[in-house]
Amino acid sequence: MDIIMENTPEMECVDQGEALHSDSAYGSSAVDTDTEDCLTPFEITFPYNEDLMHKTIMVGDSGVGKTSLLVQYDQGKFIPGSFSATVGIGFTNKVVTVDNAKVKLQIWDTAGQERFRSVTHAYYRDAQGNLCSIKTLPGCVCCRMLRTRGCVRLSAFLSSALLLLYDITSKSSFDNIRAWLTEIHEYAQKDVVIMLLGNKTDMAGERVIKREEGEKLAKEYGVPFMETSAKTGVNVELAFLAVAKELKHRAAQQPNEPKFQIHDYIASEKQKSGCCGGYM
Ligand SMILES: Nc1nc2c(ncn2[C@@H]2O[C@H](COP(=O)(O)OP(=O)(O)OP(=O)(O)O)[C@@H](O)[C@H]2O)c(=O)[nH]1
Repeated sequence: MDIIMENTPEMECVDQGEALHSDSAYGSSAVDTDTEDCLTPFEITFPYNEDLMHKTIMVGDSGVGKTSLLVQYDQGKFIPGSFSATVGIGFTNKVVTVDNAKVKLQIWDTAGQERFRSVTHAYYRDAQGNLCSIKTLPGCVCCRMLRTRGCVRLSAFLSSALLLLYDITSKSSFDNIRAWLTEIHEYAQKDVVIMLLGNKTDMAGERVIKREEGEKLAKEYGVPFMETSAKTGVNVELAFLAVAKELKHRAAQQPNEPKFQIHDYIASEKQKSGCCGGYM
């Protein structure tokens, strides 16, 4: 990855004339040259760069099923009671095809136990650095991976994700979601894609958190929501696909391309499958 080392004052925010040259690899783009501020996200257009690695972190209380969900997604299997509590942190690389583009997810399984929390915090913070090697300026970045010149706002392409899980049979894991969200807002980058997942839907007889409660909480925080089962695989693939689509759309913008609406996407996929549970 390229690292831009220089920090010349004129690079701070945007030298608009430099922002996108017609001789750049991807041609010119409509840029408001009167704007003094950084380019706002999506004022420029750029293709998706398949070299990007999107960090996706699984968080939630111990025992909600983070490891099981990842294993189900990665290997398509569930081994009941097979996992001891995760110690520390580990990752799995996955490639998801979205609109013919390869979206690379690096999915981190974290330990839900309180005593490992400081480790998890460090990974929230690190998530943004993984996308491209950047020279950060106040509120802006310069990034050659996007093949643009000049700076764009950080939020234009800093796309990483957090999957926040609770267990529908555990009230405490649900009650702790607010604390998790507070923590996420404190430690994670602002534009992280967050999805709330109510896991273990196969355990219907032991359910203590209604689907509607999950939906309501997700709505309150403006995050997409679905219910999953790491055991049966229900919605597991869809959860990661929806995240990959959102990440891709945040990291690239084609002319005339409508903004991807993750909530609508989840709802429509839900309708298609005619399945049960729990989308916003
Ligand atoms: N029935 C059922 N059991 C599940 C499901 N997901 C996980 N489990 C079980 O719940 C227990 C905890 O699952 P883990 O995947 O280890 O949970 P975790 O969130 O990774 O836990 P920590 O590593 O401690 O943070 C295990 O016994 C799993 O087999 C599910 O969807 N359905």
